[in-house]
Amino acid sequence: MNTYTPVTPPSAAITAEATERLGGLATPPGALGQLGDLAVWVAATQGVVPPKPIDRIRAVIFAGDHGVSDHGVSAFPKAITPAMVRTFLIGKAGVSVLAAQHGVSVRVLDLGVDDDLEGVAPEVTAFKVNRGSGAIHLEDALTTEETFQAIAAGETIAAEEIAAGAQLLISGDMGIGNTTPAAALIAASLGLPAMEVTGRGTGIDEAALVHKMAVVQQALDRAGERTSDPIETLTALGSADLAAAAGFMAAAARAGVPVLLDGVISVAAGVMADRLAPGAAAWFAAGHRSTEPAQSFALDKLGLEPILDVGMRLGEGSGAVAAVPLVRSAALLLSDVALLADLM
Ligand SMILES: O=C(O)c1ccc[n+]([C@@H]2O[C@H](COP(=O)([O-])O)[C@@H](O)[C@H]2O)c1
Ligand SMILES: Cc1cc2nc[nH]c2cc1C
Repeated sequence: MNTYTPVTPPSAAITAEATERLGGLATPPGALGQLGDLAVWVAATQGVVPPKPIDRIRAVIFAGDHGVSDHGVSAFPKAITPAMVRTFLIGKAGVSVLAAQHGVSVRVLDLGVDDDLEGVAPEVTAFKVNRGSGAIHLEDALTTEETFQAIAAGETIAAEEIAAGAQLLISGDMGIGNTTPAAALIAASLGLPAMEVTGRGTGIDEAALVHKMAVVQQALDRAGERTSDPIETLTALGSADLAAAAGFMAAAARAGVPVLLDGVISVAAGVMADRLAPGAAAWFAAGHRSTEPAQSFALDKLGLEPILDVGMRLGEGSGAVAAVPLVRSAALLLSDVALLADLM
C-alpha cells in the first residue's frame, strides 16, 4: 500500500489558466467571491479550462459504532446507528432528501455497526471490519490489522465509485458517538488539547460536555507519542468507519478525483487522509462549517474555507450535499459567463 507517498497536486498550469479566465469574465474582479476560487479549483481538479459540468456526484456514508458511546458522550443510544442505516436504504434520511433533490447518488456501507445488517442488504456489509470499535479512552479502537483492512476497504470503495464515473465524491458518516473519535483524531493531528476541540455532537448538555472533554483528553493521553504516525493514530483513536473514510479520500486524491468534505467526522477523515497521502487536501473542498469546534480547526489546518456556514451538525454527508448546487454554479459561471474583452 502506498500510504505516505505524496500526492500529485492538481495542475498548476490549469490553475493559472483558470485564474486568468476568471479575471477576464464579464464581472468586476473578485465579484464572484468564493465561487470564483471554487470554480478555479474545479477546473484544476478536472485538468481543463473551462470546467465541465459536474453531472455525476457520488456520496458514500461510512457507518460504524464506537465503544465510547456507552460512556456518556452522546445524547443518543447506539441503536440509532443501524436504525439510520435502514433509513438511508429507504431514502428517508436528511441526506437522502438533499441528495435526491440535487441528483447525488448515495451508497451506505456498514464498516462496523453493532447489528446484523447482512439480512437487510448484503451489499451494505461487504466491507464490514468489526461490530463496533474500541472505547478509545480505555483501549485501542482497532488492531493494526483492522486499521489496514479498513483503509484498504476505503481504497477499494473509492476505486469502485470512480469506475462508476464519479466526477466528485462525498464522504459522509453515521455512528452514534463518532464525534468523540473525530475530535480525538483532529486534536492528536493538530497538537491541540481536548478542551479546545470537543463539541456537543448530537446535543449534550454542559455537564456531559465537560465529561466528554475528559474522555477525549484521556484518549489523547493514552495514545501518547503514537500519534506521530497516522496508522497508529487511527489504530489508537479512530474506528473502522473513520479509517475507511480516510482510505477512501486518500485514494480519491491519488486518482485525481476531487472530494467535497462534510462535517467533523468527514473532515477528521480528511485530516487523516492528508497524513496518509501528503498533499491529498489539495483535492478537497469543504462543503460547510459544522458547529463542532474541531472541524473549524481542521479546516484551517487543511487550508479550506467552507462553502456554507448555516449551523448544520447532522453528518451523513448532508452539509456537503447541501453545497453541491454552489459547486455546480461555480463551474458553470467560469464556463458560461462572457469574457469582458469580447463585449467591447
Ligand atoms: O457532521 C458533523 O459535524 C456532526 C456533528 C454532530 C453530530 N453529527 C452526527 O451525530 C452522530 C454523532 O454525534 P454524537 O453526539 O453521538 O457523537 C453521528 O451520527 C454524526 O453523523 C455530525
Ligand atoms: C436521529 C439521528 C440522525 C442522525 N444522522 C446522523 N447522525 C444522527 C444522529 C441521530 C440521533
